[in-house]
Amino acid sequence: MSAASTQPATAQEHDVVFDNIGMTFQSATGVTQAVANVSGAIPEHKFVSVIGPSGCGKSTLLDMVGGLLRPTQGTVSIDGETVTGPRRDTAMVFQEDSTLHWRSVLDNVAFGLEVKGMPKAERFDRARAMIELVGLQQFENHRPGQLSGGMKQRVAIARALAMEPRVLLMDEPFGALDQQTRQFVGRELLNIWEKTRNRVLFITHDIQEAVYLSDEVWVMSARPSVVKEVVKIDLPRPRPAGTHAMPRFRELEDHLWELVKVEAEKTLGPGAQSA
Ligand SMILES: Nc1ncnc2c1ncn2[C@@H]1O[C@H](COP(=O)(O)OP(=O)(O)OP(=O)(O)O)[C@@H](O)[C@H]1O
Repeated sequence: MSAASTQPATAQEHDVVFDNIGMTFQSATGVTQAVANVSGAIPEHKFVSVIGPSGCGKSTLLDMVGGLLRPTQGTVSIDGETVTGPRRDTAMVFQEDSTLHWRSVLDNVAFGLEVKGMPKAERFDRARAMIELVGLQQFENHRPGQLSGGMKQRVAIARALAMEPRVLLMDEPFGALDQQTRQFVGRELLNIWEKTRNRVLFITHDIQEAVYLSDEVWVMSARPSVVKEVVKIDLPRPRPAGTHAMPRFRELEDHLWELVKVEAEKTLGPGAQSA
């Protein structure tokens, strides 16, 4: 596999840097070492996906970058600053519907800007631009209850992008969507990202999705997890819909399946299919 390297890129000042981080949870039910020793970096303008067996620590890794969890070992830094809590230049999108049901789409997308104290006219201008970017301009006065699951996720993405984050963290953002909607919103995310090019850390169980979207896919081992391999996705950009049919796409997908299968079998036993 010529495009694969075994470790993430060497850290630069403007990267998101993982310096030997680990996370051990202590709870009433015992001690769980979720993440062991992860080092590496998300370089500027790069889209990195993380895959690995269920329960290996993918969300834990993302929460440490988002400042929701403090590593019990090592540090995460963004642009040279250690992450000690949620940051204004970092936005998160989760699998669950996080829209505010009593607010219109416009008010949802403008919410973070309102909290930041941006004047009304300015925040609505920016929110409308983001709503257009995700193709919901006909729905800005609708409430989330009037939207489909895919549309609600597009609202969540627009809200995150409105903050102009330097780092976008996405934890299975399309996990609750049907396959067709998932592919549609994925393509849309890629179109938007081509314009913004912020650093993205994207957690997914879907290997095809990871290959299609990413510059690098990090494969995590079974718990306590380390980055087992970094696979560079050397497919040209932009990536039109037919990208999935390219022989190189299939090759990368097969390679990732093999890597994940070995780790899933350690967790679930032989024959495991879960990513
Ligand atoms: N707050 C917590 N307290 C104790 N253990 C936790 C806590 N959060 C996560 N864990 C444990 O840490 C491990 C990693 O969990 P995490 O949610 O990061 O995995 P994941 O790879 O994202 O899982 P999945 O793919 O199933 O969503 C699991 O064994 C989980 O039970």
